[in-house]
Amino acid sequence: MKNSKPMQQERISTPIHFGNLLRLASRPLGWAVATAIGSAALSIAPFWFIYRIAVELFSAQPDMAVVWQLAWWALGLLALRWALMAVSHVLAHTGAFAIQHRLRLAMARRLGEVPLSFFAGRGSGSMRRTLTDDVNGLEGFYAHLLPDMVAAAVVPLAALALLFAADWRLALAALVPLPLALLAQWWWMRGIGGRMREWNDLQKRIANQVGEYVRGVHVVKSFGLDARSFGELATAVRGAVAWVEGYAKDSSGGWVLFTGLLTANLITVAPLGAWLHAQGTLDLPTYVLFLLVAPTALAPLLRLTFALDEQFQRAEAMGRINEVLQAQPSADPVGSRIPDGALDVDFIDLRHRYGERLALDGVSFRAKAGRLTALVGPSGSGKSTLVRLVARLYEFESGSLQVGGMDVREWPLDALLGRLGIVFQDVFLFHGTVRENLAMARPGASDAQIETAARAARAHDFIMALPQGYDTSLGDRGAGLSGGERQRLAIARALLKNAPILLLDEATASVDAENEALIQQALDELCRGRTVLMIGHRLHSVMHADHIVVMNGGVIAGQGTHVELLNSCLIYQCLWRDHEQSRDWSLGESRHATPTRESRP
Ligand SMILES: Nc1ncnc2c1ncn2[C@@H]1O[C@H](COP(=O)(O)OP(=O)(O)OP(=O)(O)O)[C@@H](O)[C@H]1O
Repeated sequence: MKNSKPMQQERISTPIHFGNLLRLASRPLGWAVATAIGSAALSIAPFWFIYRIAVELFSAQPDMAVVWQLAWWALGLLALRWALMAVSHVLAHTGAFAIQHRLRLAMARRLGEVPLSFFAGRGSGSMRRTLTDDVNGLEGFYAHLLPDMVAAAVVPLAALALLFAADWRLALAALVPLPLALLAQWWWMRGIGGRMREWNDLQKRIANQVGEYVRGVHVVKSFGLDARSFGELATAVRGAVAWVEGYAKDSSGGWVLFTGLLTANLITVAPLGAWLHAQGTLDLPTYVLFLLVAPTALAPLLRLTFALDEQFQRAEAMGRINEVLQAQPSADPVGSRIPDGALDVDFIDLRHRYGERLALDGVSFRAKAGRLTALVGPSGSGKSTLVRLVARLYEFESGSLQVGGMDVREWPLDALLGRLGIVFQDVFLFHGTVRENLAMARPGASDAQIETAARAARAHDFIMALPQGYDTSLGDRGAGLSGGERQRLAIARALLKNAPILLLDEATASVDAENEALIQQALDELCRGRTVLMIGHRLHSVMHADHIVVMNGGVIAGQGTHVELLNSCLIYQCLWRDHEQSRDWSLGESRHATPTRESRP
């Protein structure tokens, strides 16, 4: 298994099922099955030698040399059986992990290609569960069930062949409980498919709710609540408990009957064998052979049944994995001529819906190359949607969105994203050092380039104050950094990427005055010479923009410069008035309060 295999090779023909996945690790799994067959067959062989020993010992003149020879054979074959079993175990696990590895890479690749709308309506918990638990669950099939199935087929066949060769009457008697056991199993397992689906839905709900609970644990705590009182989670857990109780109650009768019958063929074999022996038609060694082998003949079926129970859950998991692998990626045309040089961004009669909700309704404007275009408007007016559509996070419904004169749907996605620098409010930082987090914007960037970008983003000083400077590990999502510091890292990344178009969600609202000033300096540095589309939450930071687009309810309410809009656009006048009032209010407040780090200008 080579972990370094490039991602583009991780194409897997879909839909996947347990059979075609075998091809991903055919060699180790093929050998695992072969050695499992050998091991299963050898589990019966020692009984043959014990039988031969019994024949020898019950003869008129037992030859102890022959007895010892047979005993050594029995022991040798037993040792070989265990060795083959160990080899099979290792190979089956190797194959199973190779399949999981390939599947995860293929899924990760596909998730990177699908539009964000794929994730809408799917909780992050359930997506995580598919990538981790569902894929983990497949291991059980290849590493355990496959060898178990082999044993379940080979052991009874080998045992029955031996028994029929020894005495067909007793062999038939050993089979009597089998049809009854199968009948009990059918009774016990009826409707199991529906039940397992119910169980999986419950698990999915619990996973989603646990995810939500963990994300919102600080809020839950602030209300003095705990997991038991976290509504949906508590309901889902209670549902799971009720499911387990119901399942145990309904299935226990059939289960006991099935397991009892499968291991109970001595009930028929022992008395019949004793009677045949008394009649003089069955010798003692053969009787001993039946007493030893008959109980083991059907036992592997029991293990298989346990495993099949889990298989229902795996089949459900396979469905969810297929859903990811078969998700429709954003269309990526080939052979288009990619525009270069200065890139205008044109929105032409653009409409977009989230499900039923119309978010943009015929929006047209141009964000000119090398200029700063600001988007303002009340909350929910469609500003973020416009920016997300440029990055093709969603597919729009109609109209056109052009970058450099070419519709974004004509752009190869990689090429388009390569020309976009993105600084959103929710800065994504991963586990890793500061340096690694910055270098993701330009893989292979030198230390000097990283430091230059960090200096320009006014991030160098706080980075150097961290315990290991650029080599300090950032915790989950950059835990330990303030909102303003995370913002400046995002700006440093964008500087390092040096993309001609910048999508910016102004996010200074939640930071203190000192951070705000630093972020503003960093942004000025970043915006220079680029096509900037910026969502402005506070008007004083966008009033000097080259062009301002005022959004309201998914349509444009006005566009122009600050002065033009003040004279012509009612919504802008209202926004400006509110903004001025809130500034007066906050200045008034600050006159009465001692300034703190968190005080706003
Ligand atoms: N992922 C989504 N699923 C469904 N509806 C959405 C989604 N994102 C946004 N919307 C809806 O689309 C409309 C426009 O939202 P958008 O986020 O673009 O507004 P906005 O102007 O950026 O708001 P804000 O300033 O509060 O961020 C709103 O009605 C919003 O509720």
